[in-house]
Amino acid sequence: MTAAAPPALEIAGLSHSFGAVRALREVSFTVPRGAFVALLGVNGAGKTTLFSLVTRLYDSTSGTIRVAGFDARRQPGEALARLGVVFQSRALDADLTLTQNLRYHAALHGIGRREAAPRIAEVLTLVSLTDKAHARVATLSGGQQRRAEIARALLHRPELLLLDEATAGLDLRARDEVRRVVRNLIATEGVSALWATHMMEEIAPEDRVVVLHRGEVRLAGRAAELGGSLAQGFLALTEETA
Ligand SMILES: Nc1ncnc2c1ncn2[C@@H]1O[C@H](COP(=O)(O)OP(=O)(O)OP(=O)(O)O)[C@@H](O)[C@H]1O
Repeated sequence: MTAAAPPALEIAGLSHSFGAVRALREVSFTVPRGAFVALLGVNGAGKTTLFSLVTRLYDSTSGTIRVAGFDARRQPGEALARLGVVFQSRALDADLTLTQNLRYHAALHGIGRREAAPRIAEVLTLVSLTDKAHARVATLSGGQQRRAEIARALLHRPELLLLDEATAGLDLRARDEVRRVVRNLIATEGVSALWATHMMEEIAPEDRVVVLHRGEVRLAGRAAELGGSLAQGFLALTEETA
């Protein structure tokens, strides 16, 4: 019998400080394979810092991060190859077409020209943007641009998607489209997602939730099981910050 596959992401005892500011304190949680985990926190909770540690932009003060079983510090190449990242800042060039952008990013991942064309077609289908393949990114709507960023993040077939406030600044319909695309990827492609948000309404009952506040995990579990304590607890934390 083979051992069970490791989780998509395992964070244990993770701490990080910026000088005197303790941005994360002993944070531990897991993103199981094929799961959608919402990382819920008000501004300054530590979400972006956590993502920066997972992507190796910063090195943690203490603790461990494993992506699909690979230690982010000791095996960074293996760990990063399994990550797809959609940060708040845009990675696509607005003056180029979607296909030109995706070709460029495929090349950055070492995906050859012959392999790139069918993979670009595949990721565009996954985010429902096939009809925009040759449109300049600047001409796409906000929601389409966000889905285009997700397509870029999927090119190298990551096992885990990190999404930092992926729906920020979008209207309700565009937000729903982005969420639908990510939830669909989990259902059909077996991708896992860590979805950072400060919006309680982005969480579905079947989601797992990790509530981060002032650098600490305050509450974790399935939204349906946490029920009222999640809504009340998060409201109290929001008021504490205000
Ligand atoms: N480069 C930095 N230098 C100093 N302090 C920082 C730096 N980056 C973040 N911090 C501090 O660390 C804490 C966590 O910030 P972080 O940006 O990770 O939170 P966040 O949950 O992502 O919030 P937001 O949604 O506003 O981005 C905050 O107190 C913030 O002021």
